[in-house]
Amino acid sequence: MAIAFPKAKINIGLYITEKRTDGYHNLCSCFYPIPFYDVLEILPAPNYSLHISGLNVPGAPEDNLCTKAFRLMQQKHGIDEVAIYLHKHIPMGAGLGGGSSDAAATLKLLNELFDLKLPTAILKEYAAALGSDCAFFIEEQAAICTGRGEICHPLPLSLYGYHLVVVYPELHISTANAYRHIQPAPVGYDLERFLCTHEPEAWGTVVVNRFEDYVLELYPDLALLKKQLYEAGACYASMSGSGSAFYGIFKKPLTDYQWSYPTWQFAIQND
Ligand SMILES: C[C@](O)(CO)[C@H](O)COP(=O)(O)OP(=O)(O)OC[C@H]1O[C@@H](n2ccc(N)nc2=O)[C@H](O)[C@@H]1O
Ligand SMILES: Nc1ncnc2c1ncn2[C@@H]1O[C@H](COP(=O)(O)OP(=O)(O)OP(=O)(O)O)[C@@H](O)[C@H]1O
Repeated sequence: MAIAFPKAKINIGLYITEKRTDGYHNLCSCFYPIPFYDVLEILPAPNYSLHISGLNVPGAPEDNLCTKAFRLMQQKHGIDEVAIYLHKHIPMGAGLGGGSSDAAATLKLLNELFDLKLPTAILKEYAAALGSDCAFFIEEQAAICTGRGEICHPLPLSLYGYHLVVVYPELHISTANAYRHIQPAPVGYDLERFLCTHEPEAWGTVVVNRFEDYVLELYPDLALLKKQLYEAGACYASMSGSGSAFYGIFKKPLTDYQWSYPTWQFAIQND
């Protein structure tokens, strides 16, 4: 039996710097893992099956990223069939990377279950083939990610002691559409250095998510959400990924605040 708790991520700053010839875009972003989890269990079984509980995941089982991760491992290493149990908790189309995290966790669990002893570098290579965000979730540590998002350099950034509020406005944003509407532009400053030398209170006017303008144009009411996070005392607030979730970083836990959308609060306790 193998069990894992795939984490979500937030993007702290997200810059789309170039359109590539392969249809993807180069980006530069700090990916930060957050204690918001799905649950994944994999058991040996006579036939492949995927069982999902919790949130409803759109798409056929064969299109699920857990299945794609399993098929990849089967093709590369001839592993036996398994039953995968996924309890879905991280909202989808939120920019929190839940599907990518499930895929990375599937690769890691299969590596363990079948004692394949694949090194991290190989797992990252497989993960990158499943999705641009997936490689980050192999190690789940704060990183500056570049390329398609699959080149991850660990970043000594810790939000230890802060409280994170994630608000999900229940709008599913298509990542591919969001990329199509972006005009690539250089970052213009050293994101890594800036984040490591400034407290979150100083990030507001400098560290931006370049998808925000596009999403706010589609859904102008979301501007209010960001404003509310600041009014509630956030040191820094932003959209994550291509949306639609927004997050706020707080010094103290938030109490007595009413949000019009599903909201989660996390104490950041370790890196
Ligand atoms: C917006 C972010 O969440 C930021 O962390 C990610 O870049 C999204 O990464 P992801 O969901 O793993 O994306 P993928 O599943 O690889 O790609 C979905 C679609 O988004 C577009 N895409 C994605 C990543 C990237 N660097 N450039 C792109 O243009 C492509 O049209 C692609 O077909
Ligand atoms: N295991 C999975 N969990 C969630 N979504 C999955 C999974 N496998 C495939 N998908 C598909 O991926 C879509 C995006 O889900 P995901 O949780 O990755 O959202 P996201 O974080 O907004 O994506 P992105 O990483 O593009 O920002 C879902 O709508 C679903 O159709």
